[in-house]
Amino acid sequence: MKKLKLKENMGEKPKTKAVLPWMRSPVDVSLFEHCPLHLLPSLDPRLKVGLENMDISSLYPVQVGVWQETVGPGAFQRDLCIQSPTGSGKTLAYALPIVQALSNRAIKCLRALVVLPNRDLAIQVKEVFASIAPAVGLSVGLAIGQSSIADEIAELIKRPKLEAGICYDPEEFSPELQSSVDILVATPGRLMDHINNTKGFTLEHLCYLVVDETDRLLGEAYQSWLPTVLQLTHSSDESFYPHASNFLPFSFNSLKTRRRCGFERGFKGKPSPRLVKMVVSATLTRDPSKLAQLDLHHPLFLTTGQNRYKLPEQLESYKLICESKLKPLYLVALLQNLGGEKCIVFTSSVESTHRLCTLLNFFGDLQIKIKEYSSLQHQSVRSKTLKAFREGKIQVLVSSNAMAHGMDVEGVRNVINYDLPAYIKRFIHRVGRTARAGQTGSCFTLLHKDEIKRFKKLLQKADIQSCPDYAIPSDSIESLRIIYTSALEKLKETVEVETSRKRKIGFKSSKAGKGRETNHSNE
Ligand SMILES: Nc1ncnc2c1ncn2[C@@H]1O[C@H](COP(=O)(O)OP(=O)(O)OP(=O)(O)O)[C@@H](O)[C@H]1O
Repeated sequence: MKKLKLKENMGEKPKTKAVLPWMRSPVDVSLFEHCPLHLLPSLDPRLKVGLENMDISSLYPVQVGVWQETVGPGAFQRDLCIQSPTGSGKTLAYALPIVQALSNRAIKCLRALVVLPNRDLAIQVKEVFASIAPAVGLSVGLAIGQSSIADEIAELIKRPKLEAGICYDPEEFSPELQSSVDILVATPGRLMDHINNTKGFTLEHLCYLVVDETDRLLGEAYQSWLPTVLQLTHSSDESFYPHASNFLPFSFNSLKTRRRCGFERGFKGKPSPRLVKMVVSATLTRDPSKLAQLDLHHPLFLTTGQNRYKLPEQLESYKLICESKLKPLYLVALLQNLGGEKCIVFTSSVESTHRLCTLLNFFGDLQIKIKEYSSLQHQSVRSKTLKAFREGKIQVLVSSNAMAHGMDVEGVRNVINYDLPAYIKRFIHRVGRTARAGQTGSCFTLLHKDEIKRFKKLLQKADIQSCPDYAIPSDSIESLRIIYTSALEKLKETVEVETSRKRKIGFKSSKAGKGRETNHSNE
């Protein structure tokens, strides 16, 4: 195999010491060059055409690095932990090798599972697979609870056609159910629904497991989806995983999807190949106990550069210092300066997202379409808002953390931290919604002067020593004061109406004996 060209700056020692031994000697993917498709070793010509149809003419460094360890000489022999900055192309980095590896499969069954923490992210990743997989005859499914479970099952499981006119005795004849998909992109909750309840849904042939946005997925148990998946894909030799039964859901014993010992996935008589795992994040956890949950096999750490936290190269960061009570005015003045460019405004909670968005919409003649996006909203509302934002019908999205991780929206030129994020990880994910795929972008953080020190410390963690001030002329602020006063009044009235409506609903539902499920998350 032709050796891919490396950049010059090799040999520096990592700045932060990783606890786990395998994390101390990573592959630095920033040392790889972009690789034009015609030079990429072993690329299936059908996939080359598929990529070109997506306007992709070369692979990004992280994609080249992963290719080396999968289709290239690494040959999927080790599990991969992939950390590279937001917008650097991690999705295609794992999707392309998986699709290529499955391109010669003879029998259709579920071979690759990609798990993501929420529906919008899963839809986004499914689209990436769906744009390359059909070129080599593979089908991709989605299990996210967007449609009814019956519709989802119909998409995922194929029932053989029975001959008309023949009466089948259900006691004697149980038709062989088959997977309709080779690759499944799922959220943990719906995945568990299928594992526990869907006839014919099996992980026994699974070859690839991708855990994307790993930190988020490992941070919450999500019905023990991970130990369940690992158990179902292990050989039935209990000595591999002696304590599994301690954390598996009680329904597990009734499952029929346990891998049969001595059977290769779909092919009798061969030893079971190992399940390959790929673990992906822009800010991968270093916590050994969290990573241990993944039960990794000789993990190989692929990362970018020396620093654990890295911002996109083309990102410009500014700070905007103002009095707390004048923050909305500064935000409006900033949005006016940005002239209707696509922008995401991040707040610290779902409640402040709602309040801020409502307030901004009371600034009558801004000529900017502004909407909120948060987990307080119904999924269908969120998806509609996201679609309109992607299409440019909405210019500004006010969001809590729901938009911060993984979302890829073309043309987002600016990110505004209306509230200072508490952690560097959150900062990295938020600002990473812009300056993606080599594009330029700006981020602005609104700060009260008491927050400056904390902000500096936060940036130092990502090796950023300075962040210039962004100045808003005082007359721009003054000219907004009158409309701000009236917008505040309208906001107060709206909040009162909403609070009394909520109280009434709460009263009715508690009378009916079913309290509404409230969402206390800060998403
Ligand atoms: N080789 C490529 N050539 C051109 N564009 C690409 C290439 N690879 C990926 N992209 C584009 O780059 C953008 C970012 O990719 P992706 O969403 O995979 O980034 P990411 O690293 O997963 O980011 P995050 O950490 O925020 O999830 C997408 O719009 C994608 O279409």
